[in-house]
Amino acid sequence: MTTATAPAVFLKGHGAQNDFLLLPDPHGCLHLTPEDVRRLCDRRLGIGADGLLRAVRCAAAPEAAAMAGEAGWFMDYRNPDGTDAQMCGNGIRVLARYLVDAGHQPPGDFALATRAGLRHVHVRARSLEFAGEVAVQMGHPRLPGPDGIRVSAGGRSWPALHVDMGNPHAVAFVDDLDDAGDLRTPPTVTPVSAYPAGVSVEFVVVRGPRHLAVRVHERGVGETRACGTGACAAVAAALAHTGAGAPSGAPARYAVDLPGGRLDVDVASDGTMQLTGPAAIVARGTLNPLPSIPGPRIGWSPARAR
Ligand SMILES: N[C@@H](CCC[C@H](N)C(=O)O)C(=O)O
Repeated sequence: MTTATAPAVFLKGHGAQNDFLLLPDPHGCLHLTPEDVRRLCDRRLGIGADGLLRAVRCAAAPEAAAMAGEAGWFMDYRNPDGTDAQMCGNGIRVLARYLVDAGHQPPGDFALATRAGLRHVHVRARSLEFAGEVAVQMGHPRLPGPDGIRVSAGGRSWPALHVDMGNPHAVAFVDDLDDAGDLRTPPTVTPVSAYPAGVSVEFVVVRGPRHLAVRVHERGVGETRACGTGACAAVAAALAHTGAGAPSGAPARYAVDLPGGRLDVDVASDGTMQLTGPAAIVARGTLNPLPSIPGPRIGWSPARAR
């Protein structure tokens, strides 16, 4: 490992305004400390993002080597507080968009590796009519989990449902999205022992048949303008809430409105979910040699970067 002597390429993208800093690292040369991630995701000290996606070939990522036969690339997802997470529904769609745009993957269906396992994405080629939605198979939500969960925010408290989408969620149904307050203070989730590694919280209003409105306070981030796993967790909780989630249920599309836009969640008859929505790359640049930003020092081998 060498310390930064040449600029590292970065891209900035978003999915429904859930924004990400994407660092292409095909050969696994970037060694990011939690402090590097905090600085780069800081909206004043760094570039700013709701999360960092390191795009590394599976063969060069020890965590993903076992999936190298089925997927070419691994999403090393980091929260802006420096922690990592198992899965990110918007991040993986942005990563897929990048891989197709950069010519690393042909458009169509392909698999990506995550800490939650393999996920299959579908990226259509761009055309005049098609601006760039990306879909991802999110798998089966897992609901049995800690009982008696309560969420408190904005001076109020609600019972919540645990949903595991690869990463953990606690979903509360509220009368009005404003009931959760400004969410600058993180919601409290009890019992605290239920989530030793933290949990994302969804506040959900049922707008109509197969139509939800959701705010999300993400673990390791704060309130974001959209969350893909959170949208799926909200749909899974709504299905459980109304009893409509029987395994033999007919396939259905749910519209989930978030502050950053709409995400569609298709529920198949076996209960598996597909998440679809916008995914865009908006900028590309180079990081200055990192000692110029006080703090981050990233191990970087320029000769192997692409
Ligand atoms: N924004 C993501 C979720 C990212 C991970 C989350 N902060 C966690 O810690 O689990 C999404 O779109 O799913």
